[in-house]
Amino acid sequence: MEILFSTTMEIQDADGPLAFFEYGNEKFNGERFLWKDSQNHAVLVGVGIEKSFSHERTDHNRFFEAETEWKRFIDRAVIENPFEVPGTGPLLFGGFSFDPMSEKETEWAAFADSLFYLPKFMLTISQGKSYLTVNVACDPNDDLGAVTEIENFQMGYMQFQQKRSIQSPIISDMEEINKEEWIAAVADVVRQLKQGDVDKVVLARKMKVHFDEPILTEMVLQNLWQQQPDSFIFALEALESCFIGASPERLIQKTNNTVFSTCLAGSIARGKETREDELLGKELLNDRKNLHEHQLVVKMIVEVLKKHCIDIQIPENPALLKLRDIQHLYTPVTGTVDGNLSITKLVEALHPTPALGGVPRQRAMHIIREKEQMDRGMYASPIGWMDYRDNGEFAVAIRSGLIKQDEAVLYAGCGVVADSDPQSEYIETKIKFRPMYRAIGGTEE
Ligand SMILES: C=C(O[C@@H]1C=C(C(=O)O)C=C[C@H]1O)C(=O)O
Ligand SMILES: [Mg+2]
Repeated sequence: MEILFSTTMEIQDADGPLAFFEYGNEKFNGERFLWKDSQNHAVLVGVGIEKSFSHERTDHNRFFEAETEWKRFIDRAVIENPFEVPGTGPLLFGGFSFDPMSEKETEWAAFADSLFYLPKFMLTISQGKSYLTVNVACDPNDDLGAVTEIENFQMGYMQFQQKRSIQSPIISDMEEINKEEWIAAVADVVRQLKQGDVDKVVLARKMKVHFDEPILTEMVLQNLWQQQPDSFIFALEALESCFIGASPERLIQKTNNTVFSTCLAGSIARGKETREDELLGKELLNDRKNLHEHQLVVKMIVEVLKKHCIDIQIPENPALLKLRDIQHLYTPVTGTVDGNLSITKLVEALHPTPALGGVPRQRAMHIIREKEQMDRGMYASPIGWMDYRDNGEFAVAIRSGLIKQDEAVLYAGCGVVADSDPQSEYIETKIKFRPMYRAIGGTEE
C-alpha cells in the first residue's frame, strides 16, 4: 500500500515564486501550478505531480470523490511539518469544471471535471517566510530512488539562474468568437428575463489568439504579477495546456474555523483621470441595474453561509473594488463554521454563485447551456487549494484563459438581468478580456 511521506522545512529563497516555477519547467513541464491570493498573504508553487486526483462527471459526486480519497490518503501519511502555517505540508491544488454537463470541447481535453494535484515539490511563501514541502508517496518496498530525486532537485535549484526577461511572441491573429450571435443571445435572454421567471443569467464568450511562436507561461505569469497586484493569480498545467488568469473574485477562504467569501458583481469602466474615475464609481454605487445584479449574489451567498455558519458578518452596503481596467461592487462576508465542515462542502454549496451562473440556479444553467454554445471548461469555476489541516482558499477563475503552444483562448462574461442592454454587456465583456489580453502581449485599444 502506498504511503505518503511529507516533509516541510523553512528555506532561504531569494529568487521567489516565479523562479521556482521556471526551474520546474525542465523536468516537470505540464505538472506545475502557481497561486497567489488577492491580499498577498500566501503564495504556492508546485512542481511535479506526486499524485493526481481526477474525476469526470460520470463519477457520483465530483466534489467529494477527491476529498474522500484525499482524506483516506492523508490519514495514513507520515507528515513532518513543525509549522502552524496554512498552505504548508501536503496539500491539493486544482479545481473543477464550470458545468460537468456541458459537452467537452477539445481545448479542455486535458482537464477533468475535478482535477487536483499533490505536488512533488512545493514552495510556500507566507508572511515573508519561505517553506519547501517535499512529498513522496511510496510503497514500503520501494527502493530509495526518491531520495536521489529530492537531492538532485534541491542541488539544481540552488544553482539555477532565472532567465528574467522573456520576450513576448507576436500576436499574428485575434478573433472574437461568434460576436454577433452572442449579442443576439443576450437580447434573447433579456426577453426571457422580462417575462419574469428568471432573474439573472451570466453569459460568457471567448476570443482566440494566435502567436507567431509558442507563448511561455512564465512570461504570462510575470506580466499578470506586475499588472494585477490585487488579484488572485493562478496557473494550472495539464499536459501541454495551461489554464491561467488573474481573478479579483474569492469564492471561499477557510482558516481553521473562520470563513471568508466575497460577493462581486456589478461593473463599470475606470476613468482616465481621478475625477472621471470617482464619478464612474459613484454612478456604479447608485445604479439600479448593477445593484440588482449584485444583490442577487449577496442574497445567495448569505443564504449558503447562514446554513453552515454559527454567525456571519456582512456590511449593509457594497463598496467599490477598483482594478486596473474595471471597478466592481464588492461585499465581503465572514463567518465561523463548526469544526467538522470541510472547505469542499462550502465550495460545493456555493458553486456557481449568481455572479457566474444565475438565479434561479438550475434554470440559469439550462439557459447558459442552450445559449452560450461553448464549453467554459474551468473558466468561472472554483480554483484553489486545501491543505491536510483543511485550511484552504478557492477563487472564481474569471479573467482567465487557456494557453497551449502558439494559441490562447480567453474567456469573459457578464451578468444579464432584465434591464441589460446587449451592446453595453458586450462592451463590459470586452473590458474583462483586457487583463489577460495585455498579459499575453496584446496592446490596449
Ligand atoms: C463573469 C465575469 O465577471 C463576473 C461578472 C460581473 C458583472 O457582470 O458585473 C462582475 C464580476 C464577476 O462576478 C467575468 O469576468 O468573466
Ligand atoms: Mg455586469
